[in-house]
Amino acid sequence: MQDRAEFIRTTRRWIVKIGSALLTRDGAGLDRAALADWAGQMARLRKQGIEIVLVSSGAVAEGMSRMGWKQKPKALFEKQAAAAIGQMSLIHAYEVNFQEHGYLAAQVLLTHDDLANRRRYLNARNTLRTLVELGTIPVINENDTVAAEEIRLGDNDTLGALVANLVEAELLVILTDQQGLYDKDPRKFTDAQLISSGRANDERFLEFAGGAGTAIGSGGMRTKVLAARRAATSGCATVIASGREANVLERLYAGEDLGSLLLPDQAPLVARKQWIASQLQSRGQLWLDAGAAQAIQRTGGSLLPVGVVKVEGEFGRGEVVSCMSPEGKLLAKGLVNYNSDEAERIKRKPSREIEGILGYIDAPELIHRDNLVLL
Ligand SMILES: Nc1ncnc2c1ncn2[C@@H]1O[C@H](COP(=O)(O)OP(=O)(O)O)[C@@H](O)[C@H]1O
Ligand SMILES: N[C@@H](CCC(=O)OP(=O)(O)O)C(=O)O
Repeated sequence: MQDRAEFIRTTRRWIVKIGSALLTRDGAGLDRAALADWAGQMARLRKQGIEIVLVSSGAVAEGMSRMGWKQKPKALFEKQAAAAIGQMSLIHAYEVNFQEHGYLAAQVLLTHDDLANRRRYLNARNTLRTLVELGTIPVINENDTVAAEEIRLGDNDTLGALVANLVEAELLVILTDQQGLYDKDPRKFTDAQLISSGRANDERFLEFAGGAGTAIGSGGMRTKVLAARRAATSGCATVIASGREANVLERLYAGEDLGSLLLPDQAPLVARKQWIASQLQSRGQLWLDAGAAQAIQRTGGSLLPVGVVKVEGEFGRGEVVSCMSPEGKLLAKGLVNYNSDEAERIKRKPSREIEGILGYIDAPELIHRDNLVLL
């Protein structure tokens, strides 16, 4: 494997994600001194030519602390209210601190829909790229105040990875309250061993990773490992490291062996496929027979109607659907050429019969291989 310092030198655009538990001292309110310190480090990296996009959590936790709430509220509307209150102090603190180093902060609040709708996705990408080119430091969070429960991303590890895909970053740095990924939860096991580096797609890492360590954090290590996998689809590496380690970002830049470095082991997907892969929700499911599953997995073929045995959900033409194996495993996602009613009518049928059944033919495939992403 390439030497760490050598690899870091090839990176030019970083996403830095700071977690709630770390930023708010487990919910005790914003750690302003630490925040000022990270802002200083990011500004110094920016001066050295590293483009930084920050994904910061902490709105709900800080809102709770400002309201004097001791526990995370159960009701969504209360969490949303807390986010609206906390986001103010969060963004104010970043603005003041970045300005001290001569940088403008730019607030960007995203929802799942902004990334799921292709037009809005492209818009968000252009805006973020422009903000970076203008020399500002974008500060991103989920738009918690408007995101309904069922479409919330919920944890910012996922958001960090989606943003890494969006702006084609080379490195996603996830700062948290542990030194990195251990082979078991270090809060529970004193003999846990730190993983210094590995492949983002190593199956063992998901087994190692447990849930959040505090009531304030969401997702725990599991969402961080999944984020590393997601970031890897656009060729982006991930470092999970402790935000409490002195000068952690600058030391990472110097190539120091801190935290866990999870490297992509696949060629980056082309931009369109990346967008398909980044869809967290799909409109429906196509259940494949064994032959079709093999055709898309082994030979990289398109999905033909003849290989589909069951159609679930309601979807329109051009929407994202999931392809399931006969055993119920999610194999791929893709943009479908026919809507759900049409797919229902042409399933199990050879493509030459499509026109006779529907009265027209758009394409012989249900999903063309250019629009199909294996997972
Ligand atoms: N294998 C593991 N290695 C390290 N931390 C783990 C592991 N499994 C679970 N965790 C927990 O994940 C927590 C960090 O995630 P989380 O609480 O969501 O923080 P954040 O707010 O930074 O995203 C740690 O405090 C730790 O208790
Ligand atoms: N958007 C939420 C962050 C969600 C969250 O807690 O994320 P994480 O940093 O993964 O624990 C907030 O700002 O409170």
